[in-house]
Amino acid sequence: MEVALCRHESLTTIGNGMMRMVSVLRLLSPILLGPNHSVWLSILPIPGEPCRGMHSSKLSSFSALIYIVQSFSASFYLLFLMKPLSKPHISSSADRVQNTHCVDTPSIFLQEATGRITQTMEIAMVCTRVILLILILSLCSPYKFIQSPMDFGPLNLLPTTTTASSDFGRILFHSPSAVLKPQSTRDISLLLSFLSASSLDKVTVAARGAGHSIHGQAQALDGIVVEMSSLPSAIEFYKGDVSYADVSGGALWIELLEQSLKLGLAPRSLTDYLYLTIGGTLSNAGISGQTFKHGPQISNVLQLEVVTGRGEIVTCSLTKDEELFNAVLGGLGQFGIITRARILLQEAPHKVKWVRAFYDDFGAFTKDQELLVSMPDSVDYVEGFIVLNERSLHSSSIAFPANVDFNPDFGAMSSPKIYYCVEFAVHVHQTTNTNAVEHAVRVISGQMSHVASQLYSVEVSYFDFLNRVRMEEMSLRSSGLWEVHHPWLNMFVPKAGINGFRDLLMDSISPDNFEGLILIYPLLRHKWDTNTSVVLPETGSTDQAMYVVGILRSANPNHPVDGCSHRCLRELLLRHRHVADAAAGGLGAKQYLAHHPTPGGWRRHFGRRWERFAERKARFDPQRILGPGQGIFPKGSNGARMQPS
Ligand SMILES: Cc1cc2nc3c(=O)[nH]c(=O)nc-3n(C[C@H](O)[C@H](O)[C@H](O)COP(=O)(O)OP(=O)(O)OC[C@H]3O[C@@H](n4cnc5c(N)ncnc54)[C@H](O)[C@@H]3O)c2cc1C
Repeated sequence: MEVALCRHESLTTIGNGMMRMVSVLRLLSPILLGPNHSVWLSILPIPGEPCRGMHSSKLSSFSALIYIVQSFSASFYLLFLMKPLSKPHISSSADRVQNTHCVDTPSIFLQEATGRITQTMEIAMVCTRVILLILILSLCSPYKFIQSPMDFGPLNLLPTTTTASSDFGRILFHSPSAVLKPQSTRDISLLLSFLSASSLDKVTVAARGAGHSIHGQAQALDGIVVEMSSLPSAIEFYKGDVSYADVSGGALWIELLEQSLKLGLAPRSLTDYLYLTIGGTLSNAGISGQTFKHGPQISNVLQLEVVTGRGEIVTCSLTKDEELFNAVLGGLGQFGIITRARILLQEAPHKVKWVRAFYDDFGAFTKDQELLVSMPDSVDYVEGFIVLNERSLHSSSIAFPANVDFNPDFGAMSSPKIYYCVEFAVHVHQTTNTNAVEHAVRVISGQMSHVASQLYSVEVSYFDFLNRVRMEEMSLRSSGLWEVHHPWLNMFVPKAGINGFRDLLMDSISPDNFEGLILIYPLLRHKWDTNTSVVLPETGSTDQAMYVVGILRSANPNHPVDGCSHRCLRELLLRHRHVADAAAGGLGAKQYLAHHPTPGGWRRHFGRRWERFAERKARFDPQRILGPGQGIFPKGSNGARMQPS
């Protein structure tokens, strides 16, 4: 295994490309050189040799350089030596006799040994050699090294792709050296075992789920990206008092939902958008309108199968290897790669009653949201968003199939007026009496303080409700607005700071030209396990509620009037940074799906939890191989963080 993996690591250097050529030359040398080929073999380096001898040392640039030079000279020397091979075809018998004393004319040996090779056979041999030479040269071309997949032993590392170096944010594009498409957990274990044992300082590994990160979190500059979607996606279900599904870390939540609905089940806690992977959201938290009731997705996992940074395959839970289980949940991909997860399921409702109410007052808006999350027995989902302009009113209605007759005055550019929308949902089970649901919604909304008559409700299938963002995606895709820059900022804000945060936010945006959505909704602290790696705001108060605010901005570089160039993108990112820093400093807010350009920023982000996080890293990924895209534990030059140019 060691040799095979040595070859994998070699993909990152040209010297190792040369190894490929040398391997081919060694392999073909008996045909090219005849019986005394072994003389020439001795001058060729042995492929894989530098790795074998480098357990504790490293593939330093110097040794790589020596190796390249050695390989080049040896290979070319060998190719030049082939010239005399054609001699016998044109030489006289006398020449041949003379040449028998010459040690560097191997085909003479060949001819003498065989003696009876006919002229036709010799021509055939020459042709074969020419073909083989062409083959060798084509294998040696740099183009070939970059373009062709390279199969080295048990793992098949592939050349990088544009997908592996990009994400939804379209802000950073860090190219890895190679991509692994694992066919099993063992493939990932093999890779990480080797890398951690070899102490190769520069090779890092990032698991890539659906690549819906914003700031290159699933990228690995010059490292290896593991495409989690390649893992077999079979889902196993258990239906009982406690129902659950065992699912691959690379599977999408939509796949799990579709399969479980066939059994009348569904995950208890989902994200708004379902084309995200199980491992990707569990590495963050996974939140949505159900979080106030069931907690984030990381609170709804019974067991994980993880490959640690050391390459160990561990099945962990709250009762077995608890430290690893807690570390990985919300662990930003730093401690291990989630290959399987056991996700809690509940009985799926048949439909939902989906309600939206509009507000012109922020205080009334948040008060009603807090009222709704205090009624978990009656309410199943609570979210909300800011209505900044006509466009945001229109785009938020794409998936909501009611005839919304809300035409507010958005004011002038100098004195804009903004509005808010609360949305909540009540599950409708097949056995539920429809009148009872109508009654429940009336009772709930009767306690709310929205703008008079601005409450709308619709009944939709449970699947359509959960998959609502897909409709928005399709609409954005059709107008070319999906694959644009996404300078997003998500913050957890303590309840006491939410008014201050709103002011800070409104000072930093112009409502009239904001493209995108600003989500605001409350979460309840006691639904979060503080032993996991997730970071929440620290407050001295006993307030259970805190808010998540998602500034989900789109910046279209191709817009004919407001096209957002690199400069504009940089400015938006700086503005978000200012909001994030001010909110963290003054209001005790913390970023969700955080991005910090320096390790110091990450330390401040973790606050008093930093030590535990760093200890977990030292324990489960001591070589700092995993999750380089987060920039928390940089190693060598690979850890350098780049800002968009
Ligand atoms: C349109 C859209 C809607 C979204 N809606 C929500 C939402 O409602 N709620 C919410 O909470 N989030 C939401 N997100 C954010 C989303 O949860 C995160 O970006 C998440 O990381 C995306 O998952 P992914 O599979 O794309 O992960 P990736 O972007 O591929 O990876 C994210 C991080 O997790 C690591 N990682 C990936 N897979 C694994 C694994 N198997 N094991 C260990 N580490 C791994 C990566 O290395 C990286 O550090 C949304 C994002 C988008 C683009």
